[in-house]
Amino acid sequence: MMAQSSANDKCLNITTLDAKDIRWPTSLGAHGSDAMHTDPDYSCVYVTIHTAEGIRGYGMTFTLGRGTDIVLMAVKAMKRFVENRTTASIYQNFAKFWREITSESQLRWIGPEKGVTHLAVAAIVNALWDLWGKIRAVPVWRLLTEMEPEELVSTIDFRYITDAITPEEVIDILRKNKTLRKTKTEDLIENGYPAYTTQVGWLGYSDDLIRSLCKKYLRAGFTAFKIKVGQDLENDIKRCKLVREEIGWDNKLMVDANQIWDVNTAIEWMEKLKDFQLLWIEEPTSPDDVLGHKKIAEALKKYNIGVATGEMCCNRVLFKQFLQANALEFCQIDSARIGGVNEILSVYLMAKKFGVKVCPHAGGVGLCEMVQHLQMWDYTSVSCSKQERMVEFVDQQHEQFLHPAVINENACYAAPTAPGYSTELKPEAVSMFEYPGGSEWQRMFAEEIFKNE
Ligand SMILES: C[C@H](O)[C@@H](O)CC(=O)C(=O)O
Ligand SMILES: [Mg+2]
Repeated sequence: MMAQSSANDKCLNITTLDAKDIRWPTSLGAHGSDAMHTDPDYSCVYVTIHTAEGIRGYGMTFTLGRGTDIVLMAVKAMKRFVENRTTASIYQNFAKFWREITSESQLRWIGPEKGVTHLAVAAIVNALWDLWGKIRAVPVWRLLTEMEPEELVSTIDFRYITDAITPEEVIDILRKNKTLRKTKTEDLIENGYPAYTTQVGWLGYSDDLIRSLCKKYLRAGFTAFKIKVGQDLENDIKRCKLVREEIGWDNKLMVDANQIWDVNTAIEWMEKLKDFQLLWIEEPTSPDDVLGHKKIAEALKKYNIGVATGEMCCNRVLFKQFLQANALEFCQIDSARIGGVNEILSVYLMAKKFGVKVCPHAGGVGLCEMVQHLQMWDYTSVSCSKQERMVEFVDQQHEQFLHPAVINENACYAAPTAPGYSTELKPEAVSMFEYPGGSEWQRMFAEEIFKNE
């Protein structure tokens, strides 16, 4: 395996950054629905970074319909950090670039490092990693794996986390694991990385649909399943029972409340579900409530139910607190929620230090495509383990991508081979689903399936 340094990279001239609002009408089939997001239209802000040399980087952040236009405005406000500069000026000190874009003296007032501005940073930064992978002609998981520890560290902004982990400690972790890289890489290429599915359990699905989807994913080799809970206790009991009838008791079952409960309600509700042998309760309460999660985790320990959270954890600082407080058992990073790959690397490394398993969130557009790369790097270079770890898989919009995530016959993510971050949409996906002008949206407005508001 040849390690390359950014000083040897081909240097491209970035010309423009273009961003689009793309939405799919998933609410029509209740796909993606949960206790809090009852009518999600899976959407994204889709960024293209153009270079004078013709190579493009694609990136995205995941949104739910309304509000995508607001994130789009934030991306447009940040274009100037990228346009008319060289790729070398970014990659040779990527952490410095990341700090610039997250710390802009006026924009940071409406963050900082959280919410709309951070989603916008994620879309741009993800596009830069796609471009970097293309420059080195490798998929991003290999780009990360093949980096020298010092170069990897140079992409991370350690501000606010040095009390938990330092660059020296990271270099130490990566150096120690270097001998494992080759065998772990070969294993990924041969076997892929384990997945679980939430596709059986969206809250708006009928009982019959849930049963038939359980059968479908069991046939496909899945052994771990997640369903949505939290709106109605009797209904949750009925659905857990139904899913257990279908998947049996040897397979894993997880539940996800998407933040609907207060802390004490979460404990009481989960006590009523304890007999279903649940591996985890996900997002039981506010994503910001570290001590609330800790209280829930302590109360549910005796039932062997772990607490999982992270898909809406706003940045590395909050992740740090969850880890320091021992408030979660499963850390669910999301590839488009915090500030893109650079910040997520720091979360993986802190999770390693605190001995917490990362099981990434991927319920959204493009999230499976992106996060597989990060978890594969974790396997080759950080935790170096698949033990009790798995990546979420939802069967949504993969056909819209040029290089979609692929699940193999063992229900594992196949290791991506195409250079980049698997983020490029097919041109027809853009022309059909750009909002509101795309041909599918125009048809749905004309047929009054949706209002153009
Ligand atoms: C709105 C999204 O579909 C959300 O429900 C996804 C999620 O929580 C998950 O996949 O986990
Ligand atoms: Mg979730």
